[in-house]
Amino acid sequence: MPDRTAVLDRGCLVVSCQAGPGNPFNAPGPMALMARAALAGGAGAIRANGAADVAAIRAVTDLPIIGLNKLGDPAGVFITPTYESAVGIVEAGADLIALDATLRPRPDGLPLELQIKRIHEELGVAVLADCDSLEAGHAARAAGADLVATTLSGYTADAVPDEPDIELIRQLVAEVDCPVVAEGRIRTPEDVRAAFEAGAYAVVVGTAITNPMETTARLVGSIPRYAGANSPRGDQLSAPPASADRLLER
Ligand SMILES: CC(=O)N[C@H](C=O)[C@@H](O)[C@H](O)[C@H](O)COP(=O)(O)O
Repeated sequence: MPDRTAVLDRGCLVVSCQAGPGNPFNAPGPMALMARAALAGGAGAIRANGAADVAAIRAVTDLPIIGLNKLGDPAGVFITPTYESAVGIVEAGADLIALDATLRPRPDGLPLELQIKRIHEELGVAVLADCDSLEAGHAARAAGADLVATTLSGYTADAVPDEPDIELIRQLVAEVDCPVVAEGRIRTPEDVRAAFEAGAYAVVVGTAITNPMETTARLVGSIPRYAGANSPRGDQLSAPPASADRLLER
């Protein structure tokens, strides 16, 4: 199996520049500005969603872009769920493709292995498998993934935890023979250090850097009169949090 992982530097911070519906930054221009700010701050790569955002970010940097395409039902497999959904992302300039590698049923009913094989052979880029468990990490590697990530840990169960899943990073590093990328709810320098100490090859941070709406909501939520009014789901927020609405009304 050829080593395609060299495209991403070991030990780098990857900044995820994504804004979902309802987020005022949901447009390619603002995402390219976010990427420029992240790169000026020392990010080694960018993670971005959709061909338009990837193209806008490609226009401002030569550094690696991990591209993905969120499509379909957010409650199911929706990060680059099919081979076809990856094509435009690579054409837009992505160097790697991130895709959902959970063990849930895939929307096209085709095996993950086939999707990865086609991305390798027809698009010529590496695949980062977004996993939610050790079992999914093993399966993704067996299916040909070049790197595995903890991206979806906590998002396939009922309640999303508050902390990053450092234990899953440790387990994947111990058992899966490819680079392990730490991703999901990493917010502080301590989190970043813990992820690298657990053996992460690279660390991805999104919400804490590129989602001012979430950061605001989190801080507003710490004010006793607004406590409990927010849903800390980062760029998954489909509308401004209740507390932000209330602040706007004032
Ligand atoms: C679960 C899911 O859909 N994760 C997405 C994957 O692309 C993004 O919404 C996250 O922002 C990204 O993984 C970075 O994580 P965090 O924003 O927690 O730093």
